[in-house]
Amino acid sequence: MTDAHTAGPFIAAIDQGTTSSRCIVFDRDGRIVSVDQKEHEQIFPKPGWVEHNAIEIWTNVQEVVAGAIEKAGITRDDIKAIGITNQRETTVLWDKNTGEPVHNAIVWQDTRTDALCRELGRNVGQDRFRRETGLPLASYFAGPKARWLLDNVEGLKERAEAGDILFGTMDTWVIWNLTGGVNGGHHVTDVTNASRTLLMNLHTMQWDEKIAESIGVPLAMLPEIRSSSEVYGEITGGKLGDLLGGIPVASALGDQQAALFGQTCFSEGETKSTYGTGTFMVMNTGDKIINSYSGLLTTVGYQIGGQAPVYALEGSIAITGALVQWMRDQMGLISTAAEIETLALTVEDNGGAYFVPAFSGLFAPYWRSDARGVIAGLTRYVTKAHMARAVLEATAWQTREIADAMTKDSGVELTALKVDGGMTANNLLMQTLSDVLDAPVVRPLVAETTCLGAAYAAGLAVGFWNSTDDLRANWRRAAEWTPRMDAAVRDREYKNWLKAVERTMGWLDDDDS
Ligand SMILES: Nc1ncnc2c1ncn2[C@@H]1O[C@H](COP(=O)(O)OP(=O)(O)O)[C@@H](O)[C@H]1O
Ligand SMILES: O=P(O)(O)OC[C@H](O)CO
Repeated sequence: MTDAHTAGPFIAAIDQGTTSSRCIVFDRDGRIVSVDQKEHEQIFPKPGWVEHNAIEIWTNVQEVVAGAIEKAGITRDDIKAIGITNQRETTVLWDKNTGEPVHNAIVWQDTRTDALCRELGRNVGQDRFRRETGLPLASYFAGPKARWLLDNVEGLKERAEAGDILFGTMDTWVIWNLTGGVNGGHHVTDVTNASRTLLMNLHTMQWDEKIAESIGVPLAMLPEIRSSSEVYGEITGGKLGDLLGGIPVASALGDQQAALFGQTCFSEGETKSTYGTGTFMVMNTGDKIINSYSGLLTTVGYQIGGQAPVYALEGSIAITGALVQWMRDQMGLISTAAEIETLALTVEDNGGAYFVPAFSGLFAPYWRSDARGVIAGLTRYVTKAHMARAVLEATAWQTREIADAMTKDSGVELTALKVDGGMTANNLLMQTLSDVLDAPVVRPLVAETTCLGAAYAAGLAVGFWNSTDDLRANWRRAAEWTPRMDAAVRDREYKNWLKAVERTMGWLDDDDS
């Protein structure tokens, strides 16, 4: 409920994430007024495949928006704009005449396009994709997922060629539905989401015709690419039409870029790392497109209206919080995510065990789709508590590898890391992270920086906030962890971690699909 400290008006933000959709209402100081959240089903049809039901997601989005508005005790007139942030790369194709998805959405972690990517690499060459799109050719990205759907859903290619099928990442799907769906919904995406498709040229900020043709995705299916902070349309569609009709839909940012924005990393060199299902470290590189030689991605950080785009370097880790979920749901070793910390604290160390969760291959800095998960160093001494330690350490060491790559590519030493996301509730993990990075780790007061970034970008678009300086003034430190680990221990543990990583590689053969 609102109180004297949170007087309106407000901005709402939707975060359509990998595990859940949530809506948060913020006040002008960037404080949370209300939150509503709902998990959706994770569908695993085969090893390495991960799908979501896009209709379930749209239903949940409507419910959480209505829920957050109700919990805040406010009405349409109190909300000045709504922003969207989303899990990136997850791909849905739908019929523009019926609004029906043609298949479940293929999630970013899904590896079914490995073989297709290898084939594209042989035919077109890796370098061309890196040069034009900033990305390595990998199953992570959206373009090959769209091509897989066109090849595997009967009759789809013909329907796409006839102009009846629309492509979207989850920002596009949600905005199209929010702004009217089959009754004139806006088919748009923003530069940050488009930069994750392998289809957008980083230099022109437009779809690259030749690359789209080589991947086999018709341009007619693709949404219009817009900035991250502008009015795309108004809420008119679905159940929300009655509740919030007329509210401007005024931002879209991939969730990791939204977190960069929410952490107010507006200056070149500023870096944040978000700990959710996966972990994503992003550094603002200003107007520079830095080509990575160390396995990072070159991507778009954000673009505010007609201003020049701001670029970024990103280290993407596929599995961090998802490993905790796996320990809970698949292994049954804990009953809540938070229990991983309680269990880990019952022992002093990892007992010699190292867990490399290469469940979707290895992302940055390796980009090895042939890798699979490994637990190394097992002896009869190892207990489930040591495993819990190894699970948390896996997140910390994966971050360390990305931080090293970032320093190499940018020349900028990491002096402190701003963190956010669900896993930052884990104090042991945050201390371990500071220990392995040998740098302070800082968490802001509003840990929901992803939603906050989307709210900020929407608020800027409608004049709710005037400038990024207004936003910086809202950032407040809540907690900080400083390194305590002995350097010799750190070096030994890092060496062991790297040996374990080595053992994940080459598990899949070239002809494994
Ligand atoms: N106390 C905790 N310790 C470790 N991991 C946690 C904790 N709480 C949540 N998580 C993990 O964080 C993830 C959820 O974080 P969130 O930021 O909501 O993710 P996403 O945005 O990817 O859906 C889950 O994978 C969960 O396992
Ligand atoms: O939903 P999250 O927070 O796990 O983020 C997913 C990323 O956007 C994938 O690139």
